[in-house]
Amino acid sequence: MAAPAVDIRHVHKQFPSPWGREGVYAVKGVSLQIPQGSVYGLVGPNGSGKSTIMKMLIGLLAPSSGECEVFGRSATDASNREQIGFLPENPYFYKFLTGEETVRFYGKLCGLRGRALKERTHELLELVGLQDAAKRRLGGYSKGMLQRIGMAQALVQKPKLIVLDEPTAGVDPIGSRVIRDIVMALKGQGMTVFLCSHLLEQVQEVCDRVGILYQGLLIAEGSMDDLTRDAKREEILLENASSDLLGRLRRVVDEDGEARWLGSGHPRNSLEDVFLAGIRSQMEKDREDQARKAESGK
Ligand SMILES: Nc1ncnc2c1ncn2[C@@H]1O[C@H](COP(=O)(O)OP(=O)(O)OP(=O)(O)O)[C@@H](O)[C@H]1O
Repeated sequence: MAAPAVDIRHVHKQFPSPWGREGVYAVKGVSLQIPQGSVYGLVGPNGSGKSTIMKMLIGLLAPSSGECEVFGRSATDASNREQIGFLPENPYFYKFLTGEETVRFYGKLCGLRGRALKERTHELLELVGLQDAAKRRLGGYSKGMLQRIGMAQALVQKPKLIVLDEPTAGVDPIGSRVIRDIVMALKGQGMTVFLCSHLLEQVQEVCDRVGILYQGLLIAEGSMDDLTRDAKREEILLENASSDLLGRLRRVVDEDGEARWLGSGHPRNSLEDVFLAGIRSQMEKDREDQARKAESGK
């Protein structure tokens, strides 16, 4: 079996405090593994240690104790850098550069030149859906567009692991969905993705495994299926069920004596689905109106 992309073993991180006071204990004995090619989500309240773990993985911070390995090598080993892409929580970009210039800039920093640089820039702008905005300055980009440029910069050197600290923070549901689609596309290309987010529904949708942090402790960890399955309950989903059929089913359950009928009803769509469907149909209508106007103006 291939070595895990990330192997964190019994990691502690304490930040020293000035004036001899006790430091901040940000990470307390965390162990977790991320299989290659999977998407791992780290969730937890503010200040639970998510960013600290990410920074240790990319070698920005050293653990106080324990091991942090990426593709079998210590995370502090500088030779790892090429294999890891990172999108920080609050990325800073030069506002006067265009999207294209920004990606080219980071490409150059990673040693790309000439045709390879041009092709990679084009490829990345396409991947993050910013081809049409490539010539616009970042000063005029929305938060969602900036996050997507951040992802492009993190991917420029074709890393095997990408670490995303709150990739959808402050981004609207449509922008979040675009970012989610990019994460799924990266997974499809065999890349390992490590992300943290406060948007639990999204984490549930894209991640294969998840870790829950609380005050530096990993309080739950495992595959999404295992963690979210309610093994005590069964769910039956029917289509076109008449009230007569439901009545008969209910009587069968009541006669069983062991099982309990907890309820039936119509499944609900998520608010996000309703929101996206509404916006999409409005956008479609606007597009049709514009096309009609353009047609009549001819
Ligand atoms: N450089 C630092 N020096 C001192 N304390 C720090 C430092 N970086 C983080 N901390 C502390 O470590 C703890 C964990 O912080 P961290 O940023 O890792 O949490 P987080 O889960 O990413 O939070 P958020 O969801 O708000 O981004 C916090 O108490 C924070 O104040």
